[in-house]
Amino acid sequence: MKLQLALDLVNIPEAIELVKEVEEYIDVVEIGTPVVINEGLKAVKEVKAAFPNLTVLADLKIMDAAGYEVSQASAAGADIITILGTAEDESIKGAVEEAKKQGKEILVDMIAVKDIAARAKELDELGADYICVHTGYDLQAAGQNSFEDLNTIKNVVKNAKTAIAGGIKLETLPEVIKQQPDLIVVGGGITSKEDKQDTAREMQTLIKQG
Ligand SMILES: O=C(CO)[C@H](O)[C@H](O)COP(=O)(O)O
Repeated sequence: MKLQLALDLVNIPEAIELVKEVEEYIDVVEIGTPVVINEGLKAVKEVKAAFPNLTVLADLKIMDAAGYEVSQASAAGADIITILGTAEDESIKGAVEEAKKQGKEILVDMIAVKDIAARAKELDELGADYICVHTGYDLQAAGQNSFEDLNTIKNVVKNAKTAIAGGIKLETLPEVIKQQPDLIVVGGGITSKEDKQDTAREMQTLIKQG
């Protein structure tokens, strides 16, 4: 199990400062969709240059023109690029093919997918590297989480790694760990804390204890 820090509400210098604080306790740093909207792929490039040993995920949430967008994010230094599970199969295939060519990985975000089990099975067959259940901010505000969906994909996925994102906090982490996803994504659960380093350290300890 690996820990991914999601950076959503920062600019590039703030992102770099934040990662410096928690670098030794995380495995993957996510350049979140709002950061990419505000700063472009320059954010991916600068964070990768600052932390060459960390895996960098570009949360592009691709919906179309997937091969091209994966190639651009790869050129900027992203190691993992996200596409939406609701995208057309042709787009998923394009993303997977381009990522393979570039030696990168594709994480499929299941946000807004209605039939999680059926789509996860298809995405697994289409060659996704990760399938990630995700409760976005708008449904988190309505009190939802993705813990059950994680169980659903764990039961159908044969090849892809599994991941979970959306509102995970130190208090809810043990429930997530019980289901043993390959990747646990935490944004506000670390970035909103006064002591980000302590929180990331405690999360890493729990994850290592498995
Ligand atoms: O992709 C995202 C929102 O669409 C976030 O990066 C993801 O939900 C993780 O952040 P948080 O832990 O704060 O929910």
